Amino acid sequence: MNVTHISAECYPVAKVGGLADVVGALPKYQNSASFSSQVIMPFYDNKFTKANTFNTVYESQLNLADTSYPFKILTLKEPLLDFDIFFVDVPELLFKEYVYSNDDTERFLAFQIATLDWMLTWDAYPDYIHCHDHHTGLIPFMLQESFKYEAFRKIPNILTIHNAQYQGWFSHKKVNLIPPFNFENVGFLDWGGSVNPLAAAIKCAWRITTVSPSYMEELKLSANGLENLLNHESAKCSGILNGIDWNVWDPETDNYLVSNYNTKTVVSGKKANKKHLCDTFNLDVKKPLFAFIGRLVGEKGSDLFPEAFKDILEKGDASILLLGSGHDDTEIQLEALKNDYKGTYNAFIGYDESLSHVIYAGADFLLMPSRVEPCGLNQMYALRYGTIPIVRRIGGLKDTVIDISEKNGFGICHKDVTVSDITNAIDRGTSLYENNTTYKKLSKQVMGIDHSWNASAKEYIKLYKSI
Ligand SMILES: Nc1ncnc2c1ncn2[C@@H]1O[C@H](COP(=O)(O)OP(=O)(O)O[C@H]2O[C@H](CO)[C@@H](O)[C@H](O)[C@H]2O)[C@@H](O)[C@H]1O
Repeated sequence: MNVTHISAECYPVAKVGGLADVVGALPKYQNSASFSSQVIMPFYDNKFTKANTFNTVYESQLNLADTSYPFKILTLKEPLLDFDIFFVDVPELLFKEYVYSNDDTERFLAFQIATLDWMLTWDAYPDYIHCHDHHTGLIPFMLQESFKYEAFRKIPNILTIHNAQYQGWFSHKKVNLIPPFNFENVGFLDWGGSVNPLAAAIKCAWRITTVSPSYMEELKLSANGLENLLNHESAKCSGILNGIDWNVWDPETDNYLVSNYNTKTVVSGKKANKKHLCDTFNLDVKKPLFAFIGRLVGEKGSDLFPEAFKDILEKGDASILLLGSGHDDTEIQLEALKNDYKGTYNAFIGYDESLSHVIYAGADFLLMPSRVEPCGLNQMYALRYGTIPIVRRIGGLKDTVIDISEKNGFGICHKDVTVSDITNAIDRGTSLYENNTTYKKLSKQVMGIDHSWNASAKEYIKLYKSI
């Protein structure tokens, strides 16, 4: 049996956030569970494509309404990954330095059409098609309604929602970009007066999954306008918790770290990495180090950081380090704090994959005060590196972190997203850190929690087979 994953991101080829991590790991684990899994993604003009060479496996033209675009399907000359990966190269639309921009309707429609056009030429079609997020959300609709793709009608397809905030809306004026379909069924595309690719997928896909069970339940109450639809379609919806790639995220082999460590050497290993991190960012190594890694957007609660950090830093008993980029306002405020709290606060505004690894290893605590968190991978990376997560009880965070006050607890949880919730949680972290023996014991304990994809990859296979 085999599955074809279709996605805008895949690590290590192109990563904006957690979607890439999932699509870069799940196929690997599915392959090792005796299932054959491959990925189709766009060909971007980025570091990965510059560093590698590719073979052309197919060439043709696709149509967006009356405009024709040449495209190629490429594959890696030297197989680098633990799964087959194919790239859709539409030079005019997709081959850019960025993944997302403001002409995504045309870009991702071209990606989806080229993918399906190419698949029509295969000798054997996939057993399952697995789409990820709204960028591939029109595929379930096209499989069901477009005349051209009638041959695919019986292939079970699944859409995983990694983040329902983004839905890919566009005007009905552009509906003719979609290959001809039975216009009586145009309603499948619509939600609230626009074409909504995520809504279309929720209506047409054979199964819908979210990246944690709690997020599925939360979406039925609040899903940026799609809650009624999700309630209506709930019979085919379920939540499967993400995993992490234990080979990429392994403190024992991680090349980015100055000192590798395992559960036996966690105390000395973390100490060496913390020292390196504190030296690099001019932070007081004796104080507990609280870190944040992620997009600086409302969903992550990062707009509250400037005020919360000031409150904490004024007390002088903790250090804070932040890695992220996003809203201009937040970036400016977080950058400005650097001048006021030299020696206990620093921030790297930008994206840096290697630094993220060093922070997971060197920090004592990882902050995730998310307003919305479909799953969250950072808390699982933190656990793997012996770093205690401080999370808001929401979505996947609720499903993966137990508060230290509860049975078998190992993390710090807070109920709401307010400045005082964040500062109280950090204060609890500071107290925990002062109790050196308990902190060290927890740090060792959390490294043993298995959040690898082993279990969840099998759950997806079980779901495919149940269709
Ligand atoms: N500035 C920076 N520099 C370096 N690395 C950075 C970075 N900012 C973020 N990252 C990395 O990007 C990934 C973020 O993953 P998350 O799952 O936490 O969030 P995201 O919101 O992108 O994903 C969405 O999809 C995933 C996958 O399903 C869900 O887990 C999540 O809840 C949902 O919001 C991590 O690997 C993190 O280390």
